[in-house]
Amino acid sequence: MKYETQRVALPFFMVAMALFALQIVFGLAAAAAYVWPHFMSEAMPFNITRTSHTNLLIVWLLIGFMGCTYYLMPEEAENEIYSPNLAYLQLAIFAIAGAGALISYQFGIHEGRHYLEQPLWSKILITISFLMFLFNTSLTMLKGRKTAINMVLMLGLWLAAVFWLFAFYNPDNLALDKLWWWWIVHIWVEGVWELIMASLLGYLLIKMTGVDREIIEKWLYVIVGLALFSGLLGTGHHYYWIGTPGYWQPIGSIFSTLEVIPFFAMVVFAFYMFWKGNRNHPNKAAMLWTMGSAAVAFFGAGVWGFMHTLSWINYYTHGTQITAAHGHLAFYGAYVMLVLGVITYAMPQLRRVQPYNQVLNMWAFWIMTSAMWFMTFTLTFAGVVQTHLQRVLGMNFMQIQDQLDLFYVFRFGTGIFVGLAAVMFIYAVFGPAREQVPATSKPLTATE
Ligand code: HEM
Ligand code: HEM
Ligand SMILES: [Fe+2]
Repeated sequence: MKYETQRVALPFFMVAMALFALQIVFGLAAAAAYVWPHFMSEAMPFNITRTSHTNLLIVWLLIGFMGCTYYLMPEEAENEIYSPNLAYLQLAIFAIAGAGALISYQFGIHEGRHYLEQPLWSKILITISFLMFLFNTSLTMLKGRKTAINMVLMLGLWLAAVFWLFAFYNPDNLALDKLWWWWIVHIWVEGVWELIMASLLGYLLIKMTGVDREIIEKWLYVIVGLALFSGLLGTGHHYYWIGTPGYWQPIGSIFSTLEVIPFFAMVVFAFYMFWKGNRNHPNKAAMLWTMGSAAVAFFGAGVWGFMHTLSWINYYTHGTQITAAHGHLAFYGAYVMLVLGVITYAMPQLRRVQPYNQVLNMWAFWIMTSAMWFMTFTLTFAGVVQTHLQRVLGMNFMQIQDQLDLFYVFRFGTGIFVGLAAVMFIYAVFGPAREQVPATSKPLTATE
């Protein structure tokens, strides 16, 4: 660790991991309700567990992104964080807003519109905290060195904040409500968050492969261009059936198909740099998460996204378990794995030790990733059966659910393995540092 204020990232990583664990607990509760329909139906109905699960996901990923930003910004900008105290205050406000929303949900208080259920006061606190974060990190960058990595990262974060503002606009007309709703839900994950993903990926690759910054930067600009070009009009793939004009069908189909390209470019980028660079970095676990993220994001977002993105296919699959399969693998690959990768990379340096507990960390990688894949296959099969029975044969939704029982049991089972792997991961990074890399490995230096 070269800069003292990189340490600001630590509490962000800790809070993020605590909320990640909680997200999985709620996921398991929601999955249990699919297997035993009366599971906690009085104490905590399905809509509440589901809302808590998806909200926690977004909140911990955002806190994770903030931690990643505070960690890399001093190194990239060659400048200490403008105000560490502002960072801690901002984290506290964000955590209070998130926890407050979570508690409200348990009492049935929410604003509807999934992902944006937070009560108004919570949305306002989230906005204030995020602006404090942007102020703090932007100033650090502006007073220091500007690189492609930190500029693309800040652009992604600023745009995320801009699009978040649409959360405050809630028209009564349902079609209009949905139209703007997707400007947050879609444009975040398939547009501006991709900039965050690409820059974090670029940062990890520069640090761990030793490939020249110029080469990484060129790739970064291409990926950013492709993501914004395809992602904005790609929103059209959510406009097929909500009462918007018919031209959205070709626009949505074409541009969302193009959305596969930046994800493909990112996986090629990662593997190309991996082969080109030296493969001796001692933090093998961080390298594994990095490559894994690029690969799984390509499958989850690119392949599983493309599967149902053309309007004449989506006509049948819309809102089925196929969507849930895609949602899980895409979020996991693109964002969860990458944040876990940065944490794995950063923690030994934050704790000033050599990379440690790598075997356990890599076991967590394999178990969690296999389980998420298995869950994706399970939900995909469930979705295919559901699409056929419901959309082709015209059977009733509830009748079909009984036929999907086996898939739901499997999904619950895979969820337990994801939970187990999460515990292993958290223990590996925050627990006692046992095993060290062999003495023959290259020692870590400050810039790594
Ligand atoms: C990391 C990137 C991505 C993430 C995290 C993601 C996540 C999601 C999630 C959570 C949903 C469900 C939204 C809801 O109804 O509540 C969804 C829907 C959808 N996604 Fe993605 N996605 C990503 C990229 C893509 C890409 C690249 C494509 C196309 C190639 C795509 C195609 C779709 C389609 C067509 C739907 C609507 C499904 C339906 O009609 O039910 N996604 N995505
Ligand atoms: C890190 C891993 C996970 C991520 C990124 C994740 C993400 C998501 C997302 C994006 C949705 C909304 C899907 C949609 O709107 O189509 C969702 C819903 C859900 N998740 Fe997860 N999840 C994860 C882990 C789990 C686990 C371990 C379980 C438990 C088995 C689980 C069970 C569920 C259930 C039951 C739903 C509701 C699906 C529905 O409404 O039909 N998730 N999750
Ligand atoms: Fe989308």
